[in-house]
Amino acid sequence: MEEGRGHSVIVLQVWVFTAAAIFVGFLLIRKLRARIPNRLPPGPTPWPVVGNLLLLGRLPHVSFAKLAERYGPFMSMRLGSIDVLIVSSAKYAEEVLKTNDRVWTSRPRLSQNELLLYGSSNISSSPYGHRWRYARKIFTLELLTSKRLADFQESRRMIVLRALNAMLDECAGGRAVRVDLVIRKMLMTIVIKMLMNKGSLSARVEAFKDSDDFQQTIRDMFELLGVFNVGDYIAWLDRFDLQGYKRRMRIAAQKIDEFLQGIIDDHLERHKLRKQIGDKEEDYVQDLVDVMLTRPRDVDGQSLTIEEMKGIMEDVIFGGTDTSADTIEWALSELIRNPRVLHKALEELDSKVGRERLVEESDVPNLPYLQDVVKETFRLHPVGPLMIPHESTEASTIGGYEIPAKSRVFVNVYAIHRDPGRWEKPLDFYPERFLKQDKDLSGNDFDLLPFGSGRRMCPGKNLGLLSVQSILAVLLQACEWRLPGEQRIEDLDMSERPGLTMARKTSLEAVAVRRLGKQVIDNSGN
Ligand code: HEM
Repeated sequence: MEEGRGHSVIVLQVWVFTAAAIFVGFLLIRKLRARIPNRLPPGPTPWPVVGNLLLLGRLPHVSFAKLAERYGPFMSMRLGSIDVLIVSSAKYAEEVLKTNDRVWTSRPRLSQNELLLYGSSNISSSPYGHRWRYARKIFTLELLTSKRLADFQESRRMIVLRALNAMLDECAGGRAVRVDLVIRKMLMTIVIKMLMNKGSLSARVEAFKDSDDFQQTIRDMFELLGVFNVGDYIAWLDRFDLQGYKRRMRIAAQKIDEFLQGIIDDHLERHKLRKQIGDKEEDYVQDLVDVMLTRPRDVDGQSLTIEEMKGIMEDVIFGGTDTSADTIEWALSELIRNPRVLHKALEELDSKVGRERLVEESDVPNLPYLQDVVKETFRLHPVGPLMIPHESTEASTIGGYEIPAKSRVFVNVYAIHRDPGRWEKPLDFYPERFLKQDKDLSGNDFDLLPFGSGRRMCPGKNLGLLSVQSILAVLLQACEWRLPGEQRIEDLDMSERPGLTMARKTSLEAVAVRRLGKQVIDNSGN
């Protein structure tokens, strides 16, 4: 009996001890877990092999924005075998692009960068390192300087005037034009002029530049630069090229290379001829290719390789055309849909510039309402809705999460620009909001980032902004815009199509009716 009771006491003691040990262990683990941050932020559970790839819809920025409503403004996803982070708030954008800017300055390896952009030899896709720093320095300090932008001001004006006159002639009699084609052609002519000021010596280059094949190649390049190639996320599928993207990339790359090489050969030939005849051409405005080819080696012996030069020419062509063209098309669409805003913009133009002369680039600083219309367009329709993906060069901690090196981040500018916590009635097109909330576009306000922020911020911002504001001003002042046939403004489709830049799904078609006298426009060319 005594022995039995002794046994029960021992069993009880073991139970109590075990329970106490489990309890203490639980408390310890809880405490430890509180101290050790989670490795990655929350996100949808990935499937084997594909991860969360199937959650990406036609417009990845919209899919990410919807998922962020559930998982929060800092979310992780697995695309194939790659962990990606999605930032959907100004607070986390600041953490990545400012607080941890040094860590998040690289770019991931993607097939389009390898195949279309000379193995990432251009600025926008180059990984972080001394070649990127070098090329970017030349781009900002020697190529796109304020002086050079001023040198090409007259050329820009003539190109815009010519396109405006052609469009007005085409619309005479009430015919509608595809506004996107008009603006794209205008901007392409401007950037080609900056690369090839004297035109080409080679008939082949000239013919290709003006051909439909060139337009098609450029359109293909834009589409291909923006695609999600499955092989970049599921490595073993890469060799099968299931979507056929890589095959198309190789074809487009070969055509564009012939064109760019043609421009370079042309310049070299011209420089040789000039040397032979000892021509100084003092009044000649050097184009960007002249500057790259004739700049002396740096003191440390560095210079741009031919591949890097061609990469930079691609940066100018792709950065300088669709980004601005899409923004202008969105702005015009919003203004047609919002007669109140259009009326105010026209009132400003009439009172500050009048109707006796065509508006000029130098008028833009005196047109604050027009500037706010452009800001509001960038807010609702950022043409780089996910910017360009950044990659981390080392491990970092963001929001308490430990993010390993070589992680990829998409900053969802589209979601940030529509965040109801930051913007009142975020879906309304209301430029007056900037009277209350002053925002600049230099990457200091993290709720408005159309050009990005930090070390990778767009180096073509000044040219982009100048083009958008001045061309929009001309199109508004010189033309009254009408929708064709019976189309009502409520019927204007404002949906987006996928691609490198976020363009309208359906092109804006409209009739441009003269608002200024023919004489006024013609005299502007003198
Ligand atoms: C409305 C006009 C434009 C918009 C909205 C725009 C927007 C952007 C955005 C969002 C980025 C990515 C920033 C990042 O990843 O952090 C970018 C990068 C870049 N843009 Fe633009 N851009 C415009 C015009 C231009 C122009 C005119 C050029 C050149 C002529 C240009 C050249 C570049 C280059 C080279 C980069 C890559 C920078 C780097 O990776 O270091 N952009 N742009």
